[in-house]
Amino acid sequence: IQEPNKKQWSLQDFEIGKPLGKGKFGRVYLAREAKSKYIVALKVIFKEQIEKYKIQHQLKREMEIQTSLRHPNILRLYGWFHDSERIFLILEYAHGGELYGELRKRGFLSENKAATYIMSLAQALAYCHEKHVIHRDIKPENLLLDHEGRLKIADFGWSVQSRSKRLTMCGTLDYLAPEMVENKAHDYAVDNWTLGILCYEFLYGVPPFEAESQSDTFRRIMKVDLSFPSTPCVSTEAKDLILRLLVKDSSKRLSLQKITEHPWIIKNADPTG
Ligand SMILES: O=C(O)Cn1ncc2ncnc(NCCc3cnc(NC(=O)Nc4cccc(Cl)c4)s3)c21
Repeated sequence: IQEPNKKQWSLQDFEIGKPLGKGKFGRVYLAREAKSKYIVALKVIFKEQIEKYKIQHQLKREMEIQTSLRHPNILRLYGWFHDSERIFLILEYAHGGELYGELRKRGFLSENKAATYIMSLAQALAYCHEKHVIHRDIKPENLLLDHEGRLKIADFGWSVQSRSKRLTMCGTLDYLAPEMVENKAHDYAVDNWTLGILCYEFLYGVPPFEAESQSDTFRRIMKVDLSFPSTPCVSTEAKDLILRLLVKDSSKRLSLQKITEHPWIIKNADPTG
């Protein structure tokens, strides 16, 4: 059933622009709503792909979760519609594209940018956790930038809406916390671990446990085999924050609140995010 004021969108309501990228299960296009001229990103997902991989429930959950989330650092999902063979997600357009692109282009980020992104992520994740949502797939590809360079977490395709311990595996290995790699029940603290991984990757240009093979990465994560290269030169405070997040015992990781109060964040992050 449709809520009374819910507009039923269709492809005819949009003028399709350039392709923005091809994500999983489909492509994303720049689009404009014909009447309001409002610019959006339109993600096209093929139904036969969703059926083939049996992820209808995941997509449904994403839509439920995303429509209830409102935060400056979370990419909006305005709505969706479908035709005979495709599902369309009407998304906020992130003009700056993937943060990944900026990281690859520059090699590594300044402490000011890294701290600003980590602060924005901590605030967005604290908001998600208040709503009992664990994203579980925070990685540079899922982080977008708006026209002001503000970070937007996207793609809640892997998120879960519950306090219950989750056992399903998801995401690439580099960003998985030990308890996820061990396929043990995990909770909110997985996102805190991932912030430590991202903070390291923003400052050094590579994730901390990168290795030739998946099994080597697995081993390095389980051992928390962490070392800091001598270049680029990174402040002691930044290393302190990383060391307080990449802790195997999930209960001992720095809380999201404490991250926003860490000296390195206070000193280096732009307050406007
Ligand atoms: O297009 C790019 O590569 C980058 N780009 N550049 C600018 C830009 N502005 C907005 N969005 C972009 N990309 C889409 C980001 C997403 C948000 N939410 C998603 N959700 C999803 O894919 N869910 C989903 C799909 C298939 C199956 C299942 Cl289970 C879940 S994808 C943008």
